Amino acid sequence: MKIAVMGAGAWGTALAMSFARHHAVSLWARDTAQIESMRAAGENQRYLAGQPFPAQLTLQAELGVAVADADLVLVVTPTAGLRPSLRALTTLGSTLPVLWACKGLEADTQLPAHEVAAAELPATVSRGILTGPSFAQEVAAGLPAALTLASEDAGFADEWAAALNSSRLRIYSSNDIIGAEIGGAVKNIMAIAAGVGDGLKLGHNARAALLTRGLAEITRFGVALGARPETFNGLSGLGDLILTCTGDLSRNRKVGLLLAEGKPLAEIIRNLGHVAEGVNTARAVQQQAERLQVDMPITAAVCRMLFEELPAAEAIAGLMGRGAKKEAA
Ligand SMILES: NC(=O)C1=CN([C@@H]2O[C@H](COP(=O)(O)OP(=O)(O)OC[C@H]3O[C@@H](n4cnc5c(N)ncnc54)[C@H](O)[C@@H]3O)[C@@H](O)[C@H]2O)C=CC1
Ligand SMILES: O=C(CO)COP(=O)(O)O
Repeated sequence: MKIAVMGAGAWGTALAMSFARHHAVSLWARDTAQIESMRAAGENQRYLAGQPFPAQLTLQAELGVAVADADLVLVVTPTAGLRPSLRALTTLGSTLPVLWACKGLEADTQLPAHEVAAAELPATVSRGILTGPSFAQEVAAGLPAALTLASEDAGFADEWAAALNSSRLRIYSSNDIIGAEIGGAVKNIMAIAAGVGDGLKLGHNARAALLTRGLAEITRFGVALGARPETFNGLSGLGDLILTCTGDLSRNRKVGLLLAEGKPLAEIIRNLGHVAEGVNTARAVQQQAERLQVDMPITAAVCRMLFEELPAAEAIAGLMGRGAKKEAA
């Protein structure tokens, strides 16, 4: 199998390195200078330092060459780069199957990735998402992980899950693409909240409460958009929520830890060096939740900390100060 990977950030690089153990992989970046510096260093020093490339990995500055004889394109840009990447493929006349790996809602349209893809790809192009609990550094190092490959086309999901599955990267298929996308997108908002809670030293009880009520909030939102509730108990939902809320490799969790220290958002983003999708997605999810009339108190609190400079302790006090309610609701 030949795979073209678009986007050489931490996750595009890690997936390219992992798949290069079993497939011919071409890693493309839009920045030619980055390709040259990766070639010279034999690793991605900017986004994934200390992880030497396997010999089988090819670096490619020309998108047309990267996809020329590929069997699959994997788009691994942030959500903001998904539409231009798909448009670039369509402009090239590519009809290759596409998987994306971004975890967010598009900021301007509040659309999940498969709806962006529906607007940009010819209807005949097979497509889906690869998502689930997976820190780039661990996947690049060859440590075991499990992912979900979801597509509206169950046959496509089964076929590509089988083709990409390996002993280090176990891949499960699903046909609930909206559930898989919402789990991956909204857990980033919960990870910001978890970082705030841990930064304020609120304790293990508070973190368990946040994860549980966060999962309820994610599920309510996803089901309102047409997802199946059981998807949120899987890798793309609960699995990724646990990882990102508790793992210190998470950039979104880090945003929360720094908000708890009172750092301004602009400074946090400037120093992060990577995307933290939960920031843009928090606003997009809040807008969608208002439209759908879904109650999302944790998302609302995160938005107030991010965009209204509400101090972290006050945001927590606001969440805890609400009246009692039924747990199932
Ligand atoms: N880092 C991780 O552990 C994981 C990340 N993800 C998701 O993967 C996506 C990418 O994340 P990272 O690679 O970690 O981000 P990153 O911040 O490490 O790198 C982003 C890369 O995308 C490139 N990029 C941005 N817009 C582009 C465009 N229009 N065309 C081509 N390249 C473009 C940037 O130049 C940069 O190289 C995000 O949605 C993230 O949530 C998913 C699973 C794990
Ligand atoms: O999605 C991820 C792990 O599954 C990575 O999370 P962060 O973007 O918060 O680092």
